[in-house]
Amino acid sequence: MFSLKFVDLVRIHVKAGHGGDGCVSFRREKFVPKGGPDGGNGGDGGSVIVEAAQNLLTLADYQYTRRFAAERGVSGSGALCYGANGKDLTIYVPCGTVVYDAGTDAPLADLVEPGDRCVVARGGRGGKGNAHFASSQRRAPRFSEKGEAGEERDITFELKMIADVALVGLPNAGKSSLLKAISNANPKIAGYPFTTLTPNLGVLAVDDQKIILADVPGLIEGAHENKGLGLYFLRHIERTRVNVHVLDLSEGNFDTIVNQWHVVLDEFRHYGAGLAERPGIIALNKVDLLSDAGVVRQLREFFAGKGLRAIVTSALRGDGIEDLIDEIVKVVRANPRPKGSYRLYDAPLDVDSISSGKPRIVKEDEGVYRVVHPRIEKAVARYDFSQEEAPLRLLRLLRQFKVEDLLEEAGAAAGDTVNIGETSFTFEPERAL
Ligand SMILES: Nc1nc2c(ncn2[C@@H]2O[C@H](COP(=O)(O)OP(=O)(O)OP(=O)(O)O)[C@@H](O)[C@H]2O)c(=O)[nH]1
Ligand SMILES: [Mg+2]
Repeated sequence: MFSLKFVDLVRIHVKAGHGGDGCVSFRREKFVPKGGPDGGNGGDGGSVIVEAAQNLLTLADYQYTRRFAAERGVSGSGALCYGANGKDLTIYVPCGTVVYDAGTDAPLADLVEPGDRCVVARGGRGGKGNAHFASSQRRAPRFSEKGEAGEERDITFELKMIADVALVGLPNAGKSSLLKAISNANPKIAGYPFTTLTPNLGVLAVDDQKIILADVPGLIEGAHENKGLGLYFLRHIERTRVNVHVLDLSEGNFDTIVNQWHVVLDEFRHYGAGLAERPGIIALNKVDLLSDAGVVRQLREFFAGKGLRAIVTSALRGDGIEDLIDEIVKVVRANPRPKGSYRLYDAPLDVDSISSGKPRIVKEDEGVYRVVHPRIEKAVARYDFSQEEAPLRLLRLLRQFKVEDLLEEAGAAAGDTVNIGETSFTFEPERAL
């Protein structure tokens, strides 16, 4: 029995693991009074990855658990022991999930096929131990790097249903009733319009193939302008392969019945995304309420003229249900899902694009530039520049935000003054670490 509540939009928080700190340590051995530096590097933090999985159909799990964090990297230790990398954390979502950065609404990935994945937060790099900083001039460095923070952000999942077949039509036509008749779904059915407010999913198992069907809320004129929440449902059927147009025969008259189809098709045309051109099947439903066999014949001929097969059904009595199933299977098989519909957007995954935006460079005077960015300003205010490691940390921070590049773009040259908050520096591009 398949009956699913359709959850299609959730927002979660992801946090990658912090990098492990580098270690400050010196060799201690018997008879070696002053050993060299041997502090190992910290491990990298784990990343958070989102992956599409075949067996999931909704985002319901993420209504309850909303925070996800990957493991930290382990800190380095003495005797050149490297810290272990933190484990990546994989979050599984249904095929058809589009991942967005919740802050900017930029799409990060469109996960269509099982196994499609994208990194949504990269783990922080582990810090180097003091052994790394030893050189002929600096034999006993007493500093090490701290591990970098892991990326962190809010992301949104939007499930654009990848049902194979959508049952579409005006309100009250019998879409949910037909879904129930052909698929074992158990949606709410009632004799008033807009009974269905979120799509219901059903599975039709034929041999070893599973066809996923969805009914959608009734469409009305102006749906493409969001009348009756139309945009909300139309976006769900963007990716179906076949649309079953459910028409209500109880209206009795050829013109009004054909008009039901025109209304839906017009909305599809306005909406775009190829909906109007998608293969269709016509279900002439509620035949038990129609006594005029002539209208049915006329309708069949009309649709045949459009290259569409019309099947006469009664969801209530069961007429035509087997025929409808056969036709659906036939058309679905003739229209395999196009390969390569999967897209991974060029996700801006730099730290600066994630939480705090790009630093702004302001030219204050000839040869004087200011870097404006809350996080950099705060960090600089905290640094103690009498400490040996402060310039290194500054440089790393600036690199992380690509400040050197931005300064050069703004016209700064070596020797110019760079102000950050209350502190001034001399611009020395490409200074080696
Ligand atoms: N007589 C008869 N009534 C039907 C048939 N199919 C559906 N109905 C009735 O029509 C009404 C609407 O059926 P639904 O399946 O809820 O229609 P829907 O298209 O899903 O409606 P919305 O979700 O509101 O858009 C209900 O009262 C059903 O019992 C049929 O073949 N014959
Ligand atoms: Mg319904």
